Amino acid sequence: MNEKTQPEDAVKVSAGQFDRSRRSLNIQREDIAVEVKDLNLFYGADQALKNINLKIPRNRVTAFIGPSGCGKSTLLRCFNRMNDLIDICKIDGQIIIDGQDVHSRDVDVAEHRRRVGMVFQKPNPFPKSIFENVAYGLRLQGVSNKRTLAEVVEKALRAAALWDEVKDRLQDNAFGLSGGQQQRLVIARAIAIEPEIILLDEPCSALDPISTAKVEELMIELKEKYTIVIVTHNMQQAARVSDFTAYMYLGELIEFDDTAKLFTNPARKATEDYITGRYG
Ligand SMILES: Nc1ncnc2c1ncn2[C@@H]1O[C@H](COP(=O)(O)OP(=O)(O)OP(=O)(O)O)[C@@H](O)[C@H]1O
Repeated sequence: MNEKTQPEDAVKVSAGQFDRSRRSLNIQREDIAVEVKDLNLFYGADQALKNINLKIPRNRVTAFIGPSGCGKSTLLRCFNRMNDLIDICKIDGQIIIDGQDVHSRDVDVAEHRRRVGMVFQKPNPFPKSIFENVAYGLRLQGVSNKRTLAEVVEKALRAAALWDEVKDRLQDNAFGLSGGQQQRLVIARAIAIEPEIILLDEPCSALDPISTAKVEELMIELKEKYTIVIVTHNMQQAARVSDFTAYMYLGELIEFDDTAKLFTNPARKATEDYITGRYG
């Protein structure tokens, strides 16, 4: 385990609890999609993220888990600079994507958000047709060629496993879709502008079990092309879909490891207590 991802003072447990075998996360530099270095984040006087160091592997699903308020969404939002919208939010440290700190002055935020797409808890389609929802980002980029738009919309809807359900109703309003379909539509909208990274903030919490299963399946398919980072309250979901899991508590990264290892043989007592339900 990289020392930086495992601050030894993160949780107060006795030394003996660290004796279990740890497996090193040996990620090659070119396989890192996001590198978080010494990240501290404050909302006014309250510190929400404390010295986070983390390397998110490319083309994998990484899950952030931990109790409510531990900072999962805050960390996720840093990756596409959504916290910029919060006046009292102050950040120090670095988040490096493609060799560049995302908070550097040179970063074009709109272009950065194209590369790092985000899907929220509640599906948020625009009050437009299914087609126009998916074409939206391309139109913003100035694409108006009908054939190009049609091709990209179909490709994105297929990638989001929604095409067969909507191909005969592309001009219908997106609000007529079910919640699960809307969430896949929003994912198609994100995919249409070819991001590198897709951030999902509790994407299934408003969905029924069948829709949840479809979105989970989709995540596993999408990692072929994209790096996926998901915040979830649902530990079974993290175990089902993610390759790597980060356990956070009170703004600290307690443990980061491959998912099978973290769920079966966590290095930290605090992680074990949380995943076995002994927390709190
Ligand atoms: N806009 C904000 N202004 C002030 N404080 C905030 C803001 N957003 C989050 N916080 C605080 O930051 C801390 C981390 O919140 P965050 O939403 O990141 O946690 P979380 O782990 O995602 O929680 P949950 O699982 O409940 O969504 C909490 O104490 C929260 O109250």
